[in-house]
Order: sequence, then C-alpha cells, then structure tokens
Amino acid sequence: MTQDELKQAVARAAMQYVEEGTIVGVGTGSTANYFIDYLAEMKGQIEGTVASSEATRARLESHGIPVYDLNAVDDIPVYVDGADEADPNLCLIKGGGGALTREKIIAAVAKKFICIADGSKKVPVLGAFPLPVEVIPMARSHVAREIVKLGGDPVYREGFVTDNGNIILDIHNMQIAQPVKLEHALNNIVGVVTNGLFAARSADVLLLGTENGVETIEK
Ligand SMILES: O=C(CO)[C@H](O)[C@H](O)COP(=O)(O)O
Repeated sequence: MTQDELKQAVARAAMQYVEEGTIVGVGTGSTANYFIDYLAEMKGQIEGTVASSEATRARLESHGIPVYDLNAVDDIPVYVDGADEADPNLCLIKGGGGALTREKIIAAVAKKFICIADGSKKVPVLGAFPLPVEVIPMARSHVAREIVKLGGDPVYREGFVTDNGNIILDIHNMQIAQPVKLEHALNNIVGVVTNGLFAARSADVLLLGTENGVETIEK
C-alpha cells in the first residue's frame, strides 16, 4: 500500500468515532484532508465542525459542511487529526503544517482526541522530526537563544506565517526523552505561543495505518 492509501485507511477508520448530532473537531494536513472528504458523506448527520486552520475551514466549507467559531461551541466530543510523530505513550509531535496552536486549542477542548497516521509516524522516542514552535515575530531571536540553552538547534521556517500571524522555529537535533517536561519548558519561554509537543494532552486513540490493516492503540 502507498502512504496515501494508509492515510486514507486511517481517515476512514476514524469515522467510527464521529457521533451524530455533535460538533466534530477537525485537524490539518493531508491525513486530516482525507478525513474531511469522508466526513462529507455524513454532513447532514452532524451538527457541524470546528476547524484547526484556515485551510481546513476552506476544505470543510467546500463540501458544504458547517464550520463554527470555537467560541460558539462548548462541547466537542471528538477531535480527529494527524501527527508528524507518535511515541508509545501517544505523545505526539505536530505542527509540520504550521497549525499547531489551533490544533492544540481544539485538542484541549475535545473530550476525545483521535490521532490518525500512517505507520511511518510511530517512533520509540520523539525528536527525529523537527519540533515546531510558534513564536511572536519580535521574539524570534530571543526564543532561538533560549532553545539553544535547552539543547536544541532552532531553524527559522523562512517565508512561513501561521494563521495567527506568527512565525515558526523548527527545533532540530533533539531527542525528546521527557516530552511533558520539554513541552512546559518551551511554553515558559517568553514569546513562545505554543509548541508542537502534544504530551501534557496526548492523543487518546492512535489509528495507525499498516500493511496489515489499521492498528488501534489506546491509552
Ligand atoms: O500537525 C499537523 C499540521 O500542523 C499535521 O497533522 C501533521 O503535519 C501531519 O500531516 P500529514 O497528515 O500531512 O502527514
């Protein structure tokens, strides 16, 4: 199977978690895009969605699926999103697409976070994928120096602006043995909006696409 077919398989499998008559949280990226396309098949049966990026909002709306402002919503039973890496405790690195802050906000509100990923995303230890950090533009150099003190190698994602008008520093060369600790340490740097470690709030279920089918890993 190709990587795209594995992504499609997990996106399809995530549909079993969607509850009729509710608001569905929807992530960002190529795997989430497949999920959106499947979600369109039951658009009359859900109340609507909240979107983790402008790209996701546009794709949902192109299918005629209602998208609500998060401030108008108080209950999100299920959030479905992809990941760049997932460890055995379902801690994640996210934000390869730069949508980490809105993704983290929706994950915080949602009762259940279903992560969908092809098998290549499962790793024993997080950190081979560069860890994205969303930063207020004027704090870029300060935050970069603080990241170096934490042992990382920050690289400015040139030309990229987040949906919130900020920049991204990607941290290279960091083996993340203690994800919760690092997540908090990064968030404590003044000028950091958020970082792509989803460890304090990890996924509840990981649907992993493998050659043998979709593997379900629960916390
Ligand atoms: O965190 C994300 C976007 O900010 C994505 O979920 C992550 O980058 C995975 O993307 P893809 O499904 O395209 O592999």
